[in-house]
Amino acid sequence: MYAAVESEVWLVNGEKIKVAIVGSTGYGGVELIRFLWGHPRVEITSVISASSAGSLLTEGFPHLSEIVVQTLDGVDPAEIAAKADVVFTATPSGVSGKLVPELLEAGLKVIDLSGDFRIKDGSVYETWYKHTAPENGLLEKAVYGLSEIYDKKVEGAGLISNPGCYSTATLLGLIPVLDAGWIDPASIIIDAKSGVSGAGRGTSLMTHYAEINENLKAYKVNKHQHIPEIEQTLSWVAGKPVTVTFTTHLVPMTRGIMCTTYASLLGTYTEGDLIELYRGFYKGRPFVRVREKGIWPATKEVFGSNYCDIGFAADSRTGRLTIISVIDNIVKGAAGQAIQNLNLMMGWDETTGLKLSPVYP
Ligand SMILES: NC(=O)C1=CN([C@@H]2O[C@H](COP(=O)(O)OP(=O)(O)OC[C@H]3O[C@@H](n4cnc5c(N)ncnc54)[C@H](OP(=O)(O)O)[C@@H]3O)[C@@H](O)[C@H]2O)C=CC1
Ligand SMILES: CC(=O)N[C@@H](CCC(=O)OP(=O)(O)O)C(=O)O
Repeated sequence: MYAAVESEVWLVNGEKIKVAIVGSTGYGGVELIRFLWGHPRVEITSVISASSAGSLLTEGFPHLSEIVVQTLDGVDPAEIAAKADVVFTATPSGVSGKLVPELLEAGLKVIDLSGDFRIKDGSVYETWYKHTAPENGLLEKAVYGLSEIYDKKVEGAGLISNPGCYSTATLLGLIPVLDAGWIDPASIIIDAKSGVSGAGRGTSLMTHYAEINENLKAYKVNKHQHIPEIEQTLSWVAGKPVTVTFTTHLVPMTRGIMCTTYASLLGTYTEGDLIELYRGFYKGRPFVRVREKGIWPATKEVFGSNYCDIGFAADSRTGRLTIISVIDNIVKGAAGQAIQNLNLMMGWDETTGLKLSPVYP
């Protein structure tokens, strides 16, 4: 519908923008390629690897043979700037913090998928991530790209810090009810579960098949690096400091995050009230879908898509609210939201290149 109008404008106005991807051999990078291939306003001009420069991306990813024909470029900011206007850094935390300043210096716009620019207070970042923080000016400059909430700040930004996967699911589920003042901010408990692709493509004992198959593990309890990110955003929304209890679990599935969040209600609100509140809050935001009463979302219902689906249960017996929010960690939790942010940054329709239905079953 919008696509016809948009593409006409685009054809009249000029060329596609050129994008480069650092970390193109990782799960986030490969997912960026999958979506950007179908994006009408973007051309991928450089795929970059620190360890495999000079070889073909398709040697490791034969399924992309029709899509990427270039050899992998090395990590050279001046060379990237000569080939591209915008660069996605799908690189580990600690790596992005050092590389992004050089890419900005070279004149590129940057969308960073790591945690390095999400936390505004450098000392808080250093406590949770155990890396040296990027210099404070850049932390201030980076726009926290939770697309549905900070879209106006993302528009025209030069550096976007893409949110964490767990943070995205948790925050989209909690912000409307916290913003409305319907819950006690001191009562928030988040029970979060992720598929193993959330840990990236590298192998480890944690994600080894025999260790995770037919198994369910809690990890980083009270120590997860998304805790300060979630607390920072909830504090902005509440206008006062908010702390949360947050427990992550690894589930034997490839993709998907489910966050089950509990909070005490400050009044008598029905599920109907909550559905009305959330549908109003996310009106016109196509990637957030609010379920009908008594229907809770499942990870399969967003698999491979940029949707965040949300459902509720309000318990009049305990006075507690349960919010269930699901996303695909590599799409809405990483590459999809990064492209949504590119669209917002450029002033395009936020769904451009992202209108894919979930893969089901
Ligand atoms: N997986 C997920 O669900 C999510 C991931 N993220 C974040 O996105 C980022 C990418 O994650 P993901 O793709 O899963 O991770 P992967 O481990 O799958 O990939 C990371 C990539 O970074 C590249 N890399 C490593 N070191 C360097 C370096 N020094 N310079 C340049 N490139 C380097 C590696 O490629 P090569 O050696 O070829 O250069 C690798 O392909 C991380 O910060 C992660 O925390 C965020 C949300 C969700
Ligand atoms: C399953 C799994 O291991 N998931 C990762 C989340 C990845 C992520 O989003 O981490 P950043 O904040 O570094 O971007 C984790 O829990 O650390």
